[in-house]
Amino acid sequence: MKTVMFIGYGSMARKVHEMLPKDIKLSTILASARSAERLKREMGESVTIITAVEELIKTPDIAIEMAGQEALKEHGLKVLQKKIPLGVVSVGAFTDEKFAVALHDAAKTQGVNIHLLAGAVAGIDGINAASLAGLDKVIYQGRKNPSGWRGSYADELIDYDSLEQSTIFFTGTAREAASLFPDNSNVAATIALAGVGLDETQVELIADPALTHNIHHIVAEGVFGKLELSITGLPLAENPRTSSLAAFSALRLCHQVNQVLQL
Ligand SMILES: NC(=O)C1=CN([C@@H]2O[C@H](COP(=O)(O)OP(=O)(O)OC[C@H]3O[C@@H](n4cnc5c(N)ncnc54)[C@H](OP(=O)(O)O)[C@@H]3O)[C@@H](O)[C@H]2O)C=CC1
Ligand SMILES: O=C([O-])CC(=O)C(=O)O
Repeated sequence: MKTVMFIGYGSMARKVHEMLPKDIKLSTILASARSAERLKREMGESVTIITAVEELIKTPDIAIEMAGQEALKEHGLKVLQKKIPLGVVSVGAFTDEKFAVALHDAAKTQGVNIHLLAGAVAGIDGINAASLAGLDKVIYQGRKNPSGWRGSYADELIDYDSLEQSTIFFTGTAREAASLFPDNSNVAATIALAGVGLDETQVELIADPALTHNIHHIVAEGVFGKLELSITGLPLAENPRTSSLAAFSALRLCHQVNQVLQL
């Protein structure tokens, strides 16, 4: 039986756990210190709860970060140094160049891969293939109900009480978006890393009170032609910021651990 360690056990990780394939076991949760005791009571003997990589006794086959950019910075390097392949959803942490280089170098030295998950969007494969021939521009638009932006830097940019129609509250680069909105715009960084980079990818963030879904719209143009893709993603019931597809992309990595045929 192959084993997985989750870094973080919030809305996304709980959904992935619920849907894990039968041949993969959640062996360990690397939790925050504030949640560790509660999770120990909830999980009993079935899952080991730790708060630092150094506490690991049995090495899992893979680790998947679903805990946020700061948590990835706290634990990512140590996971790789234990030769554990690492799946990442908080891709916006790669806006920190020093961290990105350190993570990359640790993975290379240890001979393990970092899997940057597509998360809430699709088309990352096509954008990445197209970038090899040359991309002229990539634009990402993230559109959510105000509840999907609340609690973020958007609170300083949006007057939620008077918001009656779709409003663009941020225009900038993917680097700016993914670092200013660390819990809401990781996909901007993922699209950027696949395509024209963090400083060339244009981003627009929009709050729309009429929306019940998170809409991700990507336009990419280059030597290959043009890609235009829109996803109307249902947010997780427990967290309106997070699209359910993001959880399913982590679930996909769990399936891939035992798959010979890699799509
Ligand atoms: N690429 C993509 O498409 C997407 C990426 N994301 C990323 O995924 C992250 C998780 O999303 P979601 O599950 O919805 O968020 P939640 O807030 O529901 O869950 C986050 C979990 O991580 C835990 N955590 C926080 N800090 C640490 C730490 N230092 N070490 C270990 N665990 C920690 C939290 O614990 P506690 O409750 O104790 O704080 C909580 O259990 C987001 O923060 C975002 O960065 C999200 C959506 C889409
Ligand atoms: O789940 C989403 O809609 C996107 C998201 O929060 C992120 O990229 O961090």
